[in-house]
Amino acid sequence: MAQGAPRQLRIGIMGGTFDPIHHGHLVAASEVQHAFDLDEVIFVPTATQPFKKDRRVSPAEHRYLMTVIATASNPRFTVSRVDIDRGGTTYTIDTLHDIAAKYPGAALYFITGADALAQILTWKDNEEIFELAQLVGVTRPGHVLTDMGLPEDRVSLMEVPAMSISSTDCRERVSDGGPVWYLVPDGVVQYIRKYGLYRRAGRASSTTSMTARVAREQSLRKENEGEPGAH
Ligand SMILES: Nc1ncnc2c1ncn2[C@@H]1O[C@H](COP(=O)(O)OP(=O)(O)OP(=O)(O)O)[C@@H](O)[C@H]1O
Ligand SMILES: O=C(O)c1ccc[n+]([C@@H]2O[C@H](COP(=O)([O-])O)[C@@H](O)[C@H]2O)c1
Repeated sequence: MAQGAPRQLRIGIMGGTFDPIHHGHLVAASEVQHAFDLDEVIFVPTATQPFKKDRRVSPAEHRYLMTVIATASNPRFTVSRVDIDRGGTTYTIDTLHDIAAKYPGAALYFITGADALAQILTWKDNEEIFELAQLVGVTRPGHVLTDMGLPEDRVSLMEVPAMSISSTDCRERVSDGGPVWYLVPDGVVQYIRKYGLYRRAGRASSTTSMTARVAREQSLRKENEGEPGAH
């Protein structure tokens, strides 16, 4: 029996600073994967995002590892180092060229939130971006999702469950000693804690202050028992 032509591979690409990756990113990618029947969604952490050059951004390796941790349990999710390894300013046109070279003949779907989509006409070589990939813009609380001024046949808009989460808010919460549980995956909460990311200088994490307190109490106890305490 004659076999039909093999189905064209469909690859989703979710570029982001991911400082840190949160459930807004993951829900957006999962919804688009399902709706477009994507074989894979590749998360691509940036090196230097062109519009975030004057911001303090965590080292790329931390952002990469948090992205790996957050996506590890989903068999359709992978993480690419193309932007980090190319280094310098991350332009999406370069990301698309690199991914296209790795998946010749695949249909590419670049996933963006409404905020990023609204800026896309200011991105480098944006006309070529639309040639290389279908753009999938997803809803994001606080932003209007529109394809006005964009090539209709190359942009799809999609409503996804509203996740009022931003990396900025996650960083501020950690810096203020607040929780990020359930805003980011558990492994990412633990990674942030382990490496002391986003902590305001001078603010010890609760683990550190607890350890210091226990050490102080042990030292006092030893002194009371006549042993020289460790200082
Ligand atoms: N809550 C969300 N819902 C839908 N899309 C989102 C959400 N958060 C981020 N995105 C999209 O994910 C991509 C990467 O976003 P990014 O890593 O900059 O996160 P961010 O939360 O916007 O970060 P920051 O607050 O540091 O600017 C962008 O296309 C962005 O629009
Ligand atoms: O190519 C550009 O000119 C360009 C300008 C701004 C943002 N981008 C890309 O948009 C994606 C989302 O960026 P961000 O900062 O919202 O995480 C990420 O992959 C960036 O490299 C790309």
